[in-house]
Amino acid sequence: MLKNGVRNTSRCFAQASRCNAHHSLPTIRYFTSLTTSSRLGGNQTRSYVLALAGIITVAGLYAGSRSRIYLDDSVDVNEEQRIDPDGGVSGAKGSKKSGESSKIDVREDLRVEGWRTDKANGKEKGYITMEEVARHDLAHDAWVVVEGKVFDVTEFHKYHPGGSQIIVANAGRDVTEIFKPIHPPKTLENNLPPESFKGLVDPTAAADSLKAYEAEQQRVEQARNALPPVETMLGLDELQDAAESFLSPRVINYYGASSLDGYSTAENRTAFRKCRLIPRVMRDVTTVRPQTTIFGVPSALPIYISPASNALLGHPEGELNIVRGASKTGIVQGVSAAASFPLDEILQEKAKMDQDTGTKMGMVYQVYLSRDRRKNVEQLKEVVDGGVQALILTVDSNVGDHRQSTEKLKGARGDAQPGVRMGPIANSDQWHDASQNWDDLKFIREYAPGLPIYLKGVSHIEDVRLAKKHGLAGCILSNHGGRQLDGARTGFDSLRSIYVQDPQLIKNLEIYIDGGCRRGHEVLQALAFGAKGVGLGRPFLYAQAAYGEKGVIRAVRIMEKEIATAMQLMGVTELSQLKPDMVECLQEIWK
Ligand SMILES: Cc1cc2nc3c(=O)[nH]c(=O)nc-3n(C[C@H](O)[C@H](O)[C@H](O)COP(=O)(O)O)c2cc1C
Repeated sequence: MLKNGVRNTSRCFAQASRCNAHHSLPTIRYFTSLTTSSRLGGNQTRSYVLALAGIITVAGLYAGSRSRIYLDDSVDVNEEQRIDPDGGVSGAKGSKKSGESSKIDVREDLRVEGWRTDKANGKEKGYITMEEVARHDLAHDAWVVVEGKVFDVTEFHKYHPGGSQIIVANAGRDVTEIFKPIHPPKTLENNLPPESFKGLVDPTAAADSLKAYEAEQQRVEQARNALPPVETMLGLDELQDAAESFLSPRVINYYGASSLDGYSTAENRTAFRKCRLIPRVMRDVTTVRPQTTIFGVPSALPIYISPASNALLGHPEGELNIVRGASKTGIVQGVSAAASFPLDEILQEKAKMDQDTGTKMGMVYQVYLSRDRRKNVEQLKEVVDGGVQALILTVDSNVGDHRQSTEKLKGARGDAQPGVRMGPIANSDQWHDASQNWDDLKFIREYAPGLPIYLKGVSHIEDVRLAKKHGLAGCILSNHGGRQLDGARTGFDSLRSIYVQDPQLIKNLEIYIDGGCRRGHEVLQALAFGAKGVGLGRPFLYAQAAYGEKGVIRAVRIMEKEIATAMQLMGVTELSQLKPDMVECLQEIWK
C-alpha cells in the first residue's frame, strides 16, 4: 500500500497503538520528536471532569500557600530553590538514553527481510560514502544513515508525526545516535518501502561518524557540568548565554531561529521597551500576591511555559525537565504537539510529580490541525484521556515556516538550484493545514468535548471577536516567537492595539500574550492592558538545556522575584490593581 512512496505511514505513524497490531511495533517515535498518539487508557475523562472542581480547589490552596510572597529582609524568594532537595541537575551527566551507543553490524543479513545489501549507489558491492550521503540534505532530496544503512526519507519526512523539519534539518547525516534512543529497532526498515534503502556506508566511515557523535556528546556533557552554579544565574538572558556557550550551532539555530529576517522576533523584545511604567507610591506593599489562574488553572505566577518543540535537543531529559520544574514551582506547562517525548511519557511524569507533591500541576496541550484529521482524532483522544486541563489550538502555522538561517546553516543548496521547480510551493508537512478555518472548531470540540480551547497565534481584533463568537475560552496574541510570518505584529502590540479599540473585548475573554518577554516588569505591562498572563517559550528551552530541571526552577524563581519586586515598586499588592494608566507607551501611527 504505497502512498507517495511511503508505505503505511501517514495513517499508521500517528496511530501507533493500532499500527502495533499490524507491524508488531512497540511505541513508534520518530527522530528527536515524539508522536503524540494515543496510548492512554479509557475513561479517565469523566472522572477527571467530576474531580476537577475539587482538584482546582486543592491546587488553588496549594498555589496560594506555596507562592505567597512576604517580602521582608528575612525572606529571599530564591531561597526555596537553594534548599530544594530535588533541585539537582537531572540528567546533567547524560541520561541512559543519550549514553547508549550504537552497535553497527553491517554484516547483518538484510536479505532475510527482502533487502538488497549489494546495492550501493549503483556500484555492485560498493559502499556509499558519507560525502555522497551529505549531498542529499534537502527537503526534496533527503537521505539519512541509521546504523550503517542509508535511507531515502524524502517522502517519509512529510508524514513524520513530529514534523518534517527535524528530519530535514538532519538530512545528509548519520542520525543513528539521535534516532536510536527514541525509536524501536528497525523502525525505518519496518515502515519504509524497500526502494528507500539505498545501501550501506563503509563500516569505517560509519564508525568514524559514531565516534564523532560520541565525542560531541561528551563535549556537551563536560561543558554542561562545567557551567557555573545555577544560583549565579540572575536573569533569563544569562540562562540563554549559559546554554549557548556549549550547545551545537544546529541546536542554537533551532531554538533561536526566526523566519526570514527575524524582524518579528527582534520586535518582540523591543515592543516592551516602547512603554514606561508609572508607579503609585505610599502604599503598603509588604505582602504581594502574584498568583492568578492561567487557562483556568491556579498558577503561582502570571506566566506560563509556552509550548515549544524538541526540548530534547538541548538536554537528554527534555520536556521531562519542564514537567518537574513547572510542578515544583506551581506554574502551567504548555506541551507542544511536537514535543520530543511522547505525550504518554510526559503525562506519566506529571502523574508522578502530582503524587510526589500531593497536588495537581497545570498542564495544557497544544495542537495543530493536521491535513489528515485522523491524526488529530488520535491525538485528542490521548489528550482528553490523559487529563490535561485545556487545549491550545495554534492557528498561525497553517503552512510551514520559512527559516532562511536554518537553511543556510545546513549549507543547503536550496530550491533555486537549476532543474528544481520553484513555487507555487505545496506544503506537505502533516501538522500544517492550509485549509483550516473556523468550521474546524466543531471537529475539535467533537473529539475534545468540554475541554476549554484557546486560540494561539491571533493578531487581528476581528479574529478575537470571532473567537468569542465561537465560544472559545480565550486567545493568545502571538507571532509564534517570530518563527512564522516575519513582519507580523508582536503579541504585546496586538494587546495594546486591541485594548485601545475595544477594552471590553479584553475584559470579556481571557487574553494571553507571548513573544520576547524576559523580565518581570514586562509581564506587569501586559497585565495592565488586561492580559491574564504571559507565555515564555525560548527561556525555558534554554534553561532546561543548561541546567535541566534545576534550570527550569531557576527561571521561574528569577521571574518570581522580578514580578514580586516590580509589583512592590509599582505600588500594587494584587495583580488586579495594575491599570492601563500605570503604563505609558509610544503611540505609533501605522495608518
Ligand atoms: C524552538 C521553538 C519551538 C516552538 N514550537 C512550538 C510549537 O510546537 N507549537 C507552538 O504553538 N508554538 C511553538 N513555538 C512558539 C512558542 O510557543 C511561543 O509562541 C514563542 O516561543 C514565544 O516567544 P519567546 O520564545 O520569545 O518567548 C516554538 C518556539 C520555539 C522558539
